[in-house]
Amino acid sequence: MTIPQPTPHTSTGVQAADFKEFDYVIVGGGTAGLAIAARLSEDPAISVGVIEAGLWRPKDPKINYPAFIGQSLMDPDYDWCLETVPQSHSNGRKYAWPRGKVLGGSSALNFLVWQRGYKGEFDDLEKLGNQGWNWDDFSQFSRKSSTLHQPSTQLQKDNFATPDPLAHGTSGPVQTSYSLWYTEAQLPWFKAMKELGLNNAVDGLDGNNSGVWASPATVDAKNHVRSYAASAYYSPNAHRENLKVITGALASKIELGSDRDANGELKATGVSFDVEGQSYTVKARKEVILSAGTIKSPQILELSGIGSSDVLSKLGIDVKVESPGVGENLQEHLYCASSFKLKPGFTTWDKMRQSDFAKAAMEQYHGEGEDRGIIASAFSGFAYVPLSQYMTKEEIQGVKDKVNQVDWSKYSKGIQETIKLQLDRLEDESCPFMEYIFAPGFFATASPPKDGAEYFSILSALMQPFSRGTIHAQSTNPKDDPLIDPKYFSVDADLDVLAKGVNYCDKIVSSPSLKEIVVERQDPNPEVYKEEKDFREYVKDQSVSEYHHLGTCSMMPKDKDGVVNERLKVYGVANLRVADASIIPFQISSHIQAAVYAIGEKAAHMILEDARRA
Ligand SMILES: Cc1cc2nc3c(=O)[nH]c(=O)nc-3n(C[C@H](O)[C@H](O)[C@H](O)COP(=O)(O)OP(=O)(O)OC[C@H]3O[C@@H](n4cnc5c(N)ncnc54)[C@H](O)[C@@H]3O)c2cc1C
Repeated sequence: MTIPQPTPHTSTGVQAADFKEFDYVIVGGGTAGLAIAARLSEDPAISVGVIEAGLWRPKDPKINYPAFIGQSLMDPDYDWCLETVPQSHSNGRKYAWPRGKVLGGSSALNFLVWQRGYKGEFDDLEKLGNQGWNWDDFSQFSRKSSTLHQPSTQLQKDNFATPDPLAHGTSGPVQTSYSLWYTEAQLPWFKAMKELGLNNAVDGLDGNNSGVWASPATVDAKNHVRSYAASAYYSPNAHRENLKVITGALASKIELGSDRDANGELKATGVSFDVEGQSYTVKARKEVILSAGTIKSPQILELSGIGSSDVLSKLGIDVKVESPGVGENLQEHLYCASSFKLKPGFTTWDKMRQSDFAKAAMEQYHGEGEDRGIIASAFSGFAYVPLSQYMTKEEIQGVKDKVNQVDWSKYSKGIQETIKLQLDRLEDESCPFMEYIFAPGFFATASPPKDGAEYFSILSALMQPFSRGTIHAQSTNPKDDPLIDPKYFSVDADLDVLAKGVNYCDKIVSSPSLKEIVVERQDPNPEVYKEEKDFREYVKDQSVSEYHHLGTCSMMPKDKDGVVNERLKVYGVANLRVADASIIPFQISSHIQAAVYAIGEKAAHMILEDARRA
């Protein structure tokens, strides 16, 4: 299909020479960063400067059109195009780690899924020592960030779009809605999951996400385009005199003064950044907020002298604040796709490979009326299950045993506590360990789809990984990417949980409702992948990042090697906060953008509250 051409690069018009001093300087104009910038600049007396490495692309179809998800991945015009080091437990494979390098950050590239997770996971934040962080608090900020467009058609309701209005925001900037287009194969999938004993969770966003349900997406129902940080939080406020966003600017380090206050803390005075090879420094009168994401926030801290002396001394960086947790505790959801060929007569996203169909779909999308067809559609079928859905008691005990056999004494006190909290989740039947995404098309990675065939895929995703990895700077040059080592499957129990979860897809597809519409499993190839040990190999070779990296600037008490406290303040620096996905100390059973927007909203709230108290 011919993709309409993107508009030329667009900057916000702010020049480096004019970007000199603000009350608050935010590093990273992404998901959390723009939410904070918009909220702080609601007060015209507060000035806010945002430094963003990518460009502003407000009318770009690759970002805006829902069905074009994935088309900007690993394209340097949009993406940092990162990858992991070879993963020894995945047969030495490197994993691609796309990450938004554009105004709006990863919210401009993501797959639009809008979910929140299980309430017990948010209450665990408080159990870890982060006072004031729990489900009630989180859901309040999540509602503040978003507005749900209620489903209006019978087709939506038939496809399980039955939200509880009280669970959703009604006046927040991020617009969410349910798909208006569904493949005919989705309903049989829902039914099959119910045949296997799963409940229909009426609205998976109310904190009880176990079961099968339809998810909304970040698609603005008014104009059928992606709603993301740049369109929701920046564009409507771009006219504000007190908000300046500089694009194409790479932040290199946080400038720290040399004096310590009565608490022994340093003060951030500003941020150095680079535009087209020229270096500049912007001053921060009040605070610096680091929102560069899970990969770049720890790197920038390290380049500024905040981190573990072991890491910094190898790079020849002076240690200004010893903070051993920086870049540690990295966690990621991994998923593996299984694709099933459908009997003739179904319409799925696969049809978009046929030029006549794609042309007609584009005409419908650009037409008038509420339903803009397949191009306006997004993922909507989800099931979240506890381990008992597909593992016996003995097998679950095996998971516990394997986790307990790891020598956790090598890890920080905080990481040890997060592992304990995760082990407790095994006892909680309401806490999902596996996510099944219904994908209306071919998504497997091992072989290409066959011409003219229609498929659906089940993406099985590991929700509560026990493996912990690291991200650290590997040179003093801010242009060099940090070294990403998620140490996937270093805890073998993760491989068991995911491999058995993928294997369970056969059971799903053998349920009466699906059995009659499926021709065959294409991937994992049934000739090769038959037994449990085969599925372990499939997972090692074909698992993919779900792009939900977090944990590298974990919010935990200082004596647990946290990097920030519950006010998101960096230990050892009086006026520096981190607010992005990196502060979340453990995985949640969800896609995480809603959590990150809520972090942005809460960070702005706390910054203003602290300023009033000062
Ligand atoms: C491909 C993909 C698909 C995903 N799908 C979903 C989904 O469907 N649903 C969901 O809930 N979540 C999804 N996620 C995850 C979610 O989008 C991210 O977790 C979230 O957006 C991260 O927000 P953040 O604020 O932490 O970082 P980001 O939004 O990535 O923002 C960081 C910003 O900082 C900028 N930056 C970094 N370093 C510098 C520097 N040195 N100088 C200046 N600027 C810098 C970056 O360019 C970026 O704009 C997906 C993510 C990806 C990448």
